[in-house]
Amino acid sequence: MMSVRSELLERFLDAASRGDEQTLSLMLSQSRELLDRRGEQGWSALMLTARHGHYAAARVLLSSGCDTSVTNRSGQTARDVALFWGHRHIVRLLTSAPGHELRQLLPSRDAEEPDIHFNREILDRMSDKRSDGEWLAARRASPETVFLLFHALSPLVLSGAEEDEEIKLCKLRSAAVQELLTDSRTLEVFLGVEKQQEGDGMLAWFALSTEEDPTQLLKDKDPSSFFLQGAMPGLLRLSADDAGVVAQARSVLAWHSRYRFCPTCSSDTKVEEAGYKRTCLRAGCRSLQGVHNTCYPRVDPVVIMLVLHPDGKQCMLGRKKIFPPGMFSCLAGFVEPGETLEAAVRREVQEESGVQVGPVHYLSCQAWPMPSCLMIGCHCVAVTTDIKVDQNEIEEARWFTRQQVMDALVKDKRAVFIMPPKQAIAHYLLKHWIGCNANL
Ligand SMILES: NC(=O)c1ccc[n+]([C@@H]2O[C@H](COP(=O)([O-])OP(=O)(O)OC[C@H]3O[C@@H](n4cnc5c(N)ncnc54)[C@H](O)[C@@H]3O)[C@@H](O)[C@H]2O)c1
Ligand SMILES: [Mg+2]
Ligand SMILES: [Mg+2]
Ligand SMILES: [Mg+2]
Ligand SMILES: [Zn+2]
Repeated sequence: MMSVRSELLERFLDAASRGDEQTLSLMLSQSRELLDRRGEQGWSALMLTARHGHYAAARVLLSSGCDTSVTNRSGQTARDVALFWGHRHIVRLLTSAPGHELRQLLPSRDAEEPDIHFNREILDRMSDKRSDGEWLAARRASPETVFLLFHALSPLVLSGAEEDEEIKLCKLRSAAVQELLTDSRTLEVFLGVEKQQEGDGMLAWFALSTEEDPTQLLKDKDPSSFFLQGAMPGLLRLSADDAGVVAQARSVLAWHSRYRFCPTCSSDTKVEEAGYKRTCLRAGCRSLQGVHNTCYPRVDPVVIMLVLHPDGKQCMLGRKKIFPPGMFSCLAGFVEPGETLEAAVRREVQEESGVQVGPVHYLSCQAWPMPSCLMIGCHCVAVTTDIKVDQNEIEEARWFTRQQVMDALVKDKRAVFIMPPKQAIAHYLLKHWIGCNANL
């Protein structure tokens, strides 16, 4: 038996083959995700209109923002199909299709991966060593090894930084943390070894955390050290090197604090693989058979997108109630199960602003350890422009001109809004669209 979903798709594709534009429009208004989906034969609706030369039906699909670059199993686009079957009017339509033009509004990617806050990796994670007890014990005992302390997911840092200065992590050595290391309440995560090293030794880093204040078990506590209060804005003030390490450690520790018991059967668990696995202690638990993702730290994918106006001169930004006054940023949302990144971008923009999105283009991503998001940064082009915000998630959303974004970037006195902080990928998406150089 066919599922309701694939039956719906087959009906949609059938309407495309017959050139039935009314049915296409009606079905799209109910379920937009049919637009670019391919049927069992690997053909999308647009390809079928191209195959049979249905001009009006092809236009209905294009005006809904359909993706003209989708290919069938032979690698042909709808335009290729139209060319092959000699439907010249469809070839012309597809060559000048809005999808084609809209796509050109999308800025291309930088040749190099951008060095966004939290993304820098100064450690080689050496995941193969996580189950090597002897090797780990030797690293733990080495006097040079670096230990970072966490309490309630906040790192121990050194005071003294002025308002606009970088905050530094407090890096403890083996001798200082002996008591913590032997205390059974201490949670330990092996983070990796330094990539850039002088000499031939291996400089390992660990994160340690306890429920009670772990500094009580420190030998010679540095009186000027303290635990950072709250994630924001403190974590944004760390140096780029430290921020990358904290992104890793904080996400893993947050997972431990939220997944203490087995998610499958609620029994107790034990920590394994140097902090990268929790194994259920109940013999016979289903999670012990095969590989279960419930046993490993999780990452939540979130799409974050700068929506470009089809005129190419404006972009849409929104603000949540919790934002500082005047700040507007890119829309964002969690990817849902069984969803592609493109579909998540289209759905979230539609939900939050009522705007329909056509082409989507991935630019780059950012680790966002609050507690363990992976921000997937995209540009996309709107095919409708009327904004109707979902008051639950967004307080306001507006189109801003390039000039307005430029004024906000350089904090000009004419600026009509405040940019998201430069450490956020939202800032990078905006800056990349403007095409600014790195000095701004
Ligand atoms: N780095 C940046 O520039 C930047 C910018 C914006 C947002 N963010 C991050 O992205 C995250 C997601 O954005 P959003 O809040 O707009 O998402 P969203 O639009 O999907 O709305 C959030 C709601 O989704 C639901 N939800 C679905 N799956 C969830 C999950 N796995 N975890 C938590 N809630 C889930 C909850 O009801 C939640 O209230 C934010 O929490 C924020 O930390 C980062
Ligand atoms: Mg949302
Ligand atoms: Mg959102
Ligand atoms: Mg959502
Ligand atoms: Zn279990």
